[in-house]
Amino acid sequence: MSAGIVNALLEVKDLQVFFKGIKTITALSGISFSIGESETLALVGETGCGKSVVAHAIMRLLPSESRVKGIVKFRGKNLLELSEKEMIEIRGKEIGIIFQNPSLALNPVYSIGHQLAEPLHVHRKEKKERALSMAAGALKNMGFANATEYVRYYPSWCSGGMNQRFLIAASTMLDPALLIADEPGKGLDRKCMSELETELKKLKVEKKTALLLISHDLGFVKRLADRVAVMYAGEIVEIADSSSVFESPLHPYSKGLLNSLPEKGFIPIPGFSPSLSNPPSGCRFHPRCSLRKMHCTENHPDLTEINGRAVRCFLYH
Ligand SMILES: Nc1ncnc2c1ncn2[C@@H]1O[C@H](COP(=O)(O)OP(=O)(O)OP(=O)(O)O)[C@@H](O)[C@H]1O
Repeated sequence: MSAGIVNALLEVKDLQVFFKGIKTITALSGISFSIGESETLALVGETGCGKSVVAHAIMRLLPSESRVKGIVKFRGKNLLELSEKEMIEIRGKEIGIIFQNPSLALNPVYSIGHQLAEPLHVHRKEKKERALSMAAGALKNMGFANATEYVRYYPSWCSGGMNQRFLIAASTMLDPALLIADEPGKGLDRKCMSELETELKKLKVEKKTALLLISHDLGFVKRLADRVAVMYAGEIVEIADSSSVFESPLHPYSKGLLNSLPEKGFIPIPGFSPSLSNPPSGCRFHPRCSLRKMHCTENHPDLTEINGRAVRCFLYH
């Protein structure tokens, strides 16, 4: 089954997120997927489709004006039912997160070494000096030749690429079983992207870290992901092995997304993503779909299993 796997490390079932305001925004309308140990699942889709909300909902980092429904099971525990104290234990220790912007995620007033050593000191009760030397060791493992120097650096002394790698080191100091990386390559140049890719691959092979990868860079996703979930307007419209999605996408939206790749000629999908406070009736993609039938304008398709993958489109029902 593509949407779910046996013995999943993380199992997300029917996740719904609403933001209250003048109009209620239904950011997620029933997202389900699972991730196995050392597996990389990528979430892809146009801006505003809800990828970051998935990451924040899993980590329970959404603002208080949001309402979350569904199940987020990690190692058998529903994270949505845990106390904040239990969640603090899970964050960083068992699930690491890399946010979009390293300069905001790293604290400018603490040295890199301090920020890497802190989780070891707090969660593993390591003495400060030992935690610092372990931090230097982690940087050395990441290929920083003069790691003992870097632990004394402050984020503002370093490039965006270096800070992003420090952030990965910080979020993996406690060897989390799952890493959530939300646009980890945003703003990085090609060299830094390639270093980031190497780092994430190393974590998978050497530490068996599972990865929930959120990225607009489909080339990056293709090289890293085992499975890919394509999101549109708060829903998963297709989920399958990476090679199936990239080589034979089924959903018209997945096809459109891949056609916007440079090697496919940058063909944009016509129209715009719908508002999540008032999505179209029927299939949410129908106003932009060249294959739509009358049926698609009135009925909402389910995510249907087909040959070991799942797709939300009447063409395959
Ligand atoms: N705190 C919030 N209050 C109200 N609406 C929100 C909030 N956070 C997110 N949203 C809405 O939820 C929807 C999904 O946002 P999200 O950031 O998850 O999109 P995304 O797919 O990650 O986009 P991008 O690729 O640009 O990061 C958007 O319509 C956004 O406006």
